[in-house]
Amino acid sequence: MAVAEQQTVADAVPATSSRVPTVIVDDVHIVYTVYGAGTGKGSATAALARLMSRKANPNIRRVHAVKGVSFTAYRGEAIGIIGSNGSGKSTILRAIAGLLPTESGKIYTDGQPSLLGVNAALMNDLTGSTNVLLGGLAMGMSQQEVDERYQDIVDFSGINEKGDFISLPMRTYSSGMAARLRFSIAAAKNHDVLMIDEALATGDRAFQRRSEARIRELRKEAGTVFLVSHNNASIRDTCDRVVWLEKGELLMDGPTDDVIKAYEEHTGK
Ligand SMILES: Nc1ncnc2c1ncn2[C@@H]1O[C@H](COP(=O)(O)OP(=O)(O)OP(=O)(O)O)[C@@H](O)[C@H]1O
Repeated sequence: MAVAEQQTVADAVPATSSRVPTVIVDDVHIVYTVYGAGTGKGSATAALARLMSRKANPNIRRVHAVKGVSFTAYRGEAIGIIGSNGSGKSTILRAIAGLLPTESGKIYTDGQPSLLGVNAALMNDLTGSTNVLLGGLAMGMSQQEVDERYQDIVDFSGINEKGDFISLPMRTYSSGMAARLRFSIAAAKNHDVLMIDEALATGDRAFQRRSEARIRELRKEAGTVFLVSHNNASIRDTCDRVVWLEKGELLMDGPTDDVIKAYEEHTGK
């Protein structure tokens, strides 16, 4: 696997263009290498013999998750990424965030894209309050900025609507509450490129509405937002453009209504 190719947009585009590109994905292939993919049976001697042999190891499998995908995202766009399970949506976002290397092809980004996933790293044993502070600092906010926005973050998350939960350890939160707090922390900052992976699916309808409104604000503040979701209504409400991936390939890239319509015809919904 090649070393991650993370370059700035300025490397790829002359500064004279009128629309400002924030992410360029150029013919990207991503391959996962899975170790221990075999049956796990056999003696230690047999395992050693396999290690010493020059033959391809049957316990190592390669999963070609993204196959030659290209697109350019511009400032002010909110782009939905759709596709059936396992089509490569999360993989391409992780690569844009610089968390996964490309096998071939290049990704150019403007600044450091922030990936907000359902699994974004907060510390389960620490309280919600401490996680707000740590999450804010991890995103590059100063302690003063976090203090100033603390109440807004907690209010936005709705964590305290049913009692003082923010002072309890995160392990006591339901998965929906934890996802809401993660989204609220990430959305408190203005990002050049914010990528949201399924965060909206976990909140209740009132929280989804607040999140959709915040995504629209983030776009106005000149950033680019990517939203991975299986919820076509959320994508319709927030995105003006949609990229449709299927089996790792880009099937369609265009205005939201056109792509969602084709997708719904394809999935029979
Ligand atoms: N860590 C990993 N190791 C090996 N293969 C992986 C890994 N993560 C994902 N894959 C494989 O890569 C392919 C794309 O997975 P990915 O998670 O990007 O899909 P997705 O479109 O986000 O799916 P979903 O809608 O179910 O979240 C799948 O075939 C999956 O099995």
